[in-house]
Amino acid sequence: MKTFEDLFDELKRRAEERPEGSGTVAMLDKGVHAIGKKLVEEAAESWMAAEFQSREDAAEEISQLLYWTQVMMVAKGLTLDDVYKNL
Ligand SMILES: N=c1c2ncn([C@@H]3O[C@H](COP(=O)(O)OP(=O)(O)OP(=O)(O)O)[C@@H](O)[C@H]3O)c2ncn1[C@@H]1O[C@H](COP(=O)(O)O)[C@@H](O)[C@H]1O
Repeated sequence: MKTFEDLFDELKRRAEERPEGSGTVAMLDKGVHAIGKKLVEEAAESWMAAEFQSREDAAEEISQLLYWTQVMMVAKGLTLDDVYKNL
């Protein structure tokens, strides 16, 4: 099973290697404004799923929220330690 750290490593590699067809690369090229809109959208969907849908739906939406959080981190050049030191 993929962990938060595994996904972050994968997304950093996508940003470096820029493989054809990567949705992550396409969104990194669009920039922080576009990524921010997806981040907020998935936050709202996570909230709605948690309040009105199943546990499985909530877990899926939250996984997408984690993905978009990481895309934003990569876009800003933030490391996991940059974030973890604030926890
Ligand atoms: N974990 C994810 C992931 N979670 C969410 N998403 C994106 O977030 C979007 C959210 O889906 P929604 O259902 O909310 O939205 P949608 O209406 O279907 O899609 P949109 O029209 O809004 O884009 C998805 O369409 C994906 O583009 C993800 N995109 C990629 N990954 C993983 O990231 C890695 C790199 O992916 P690529 O860069 O695409 O190779 C791979 O391991 C992928 O599995």
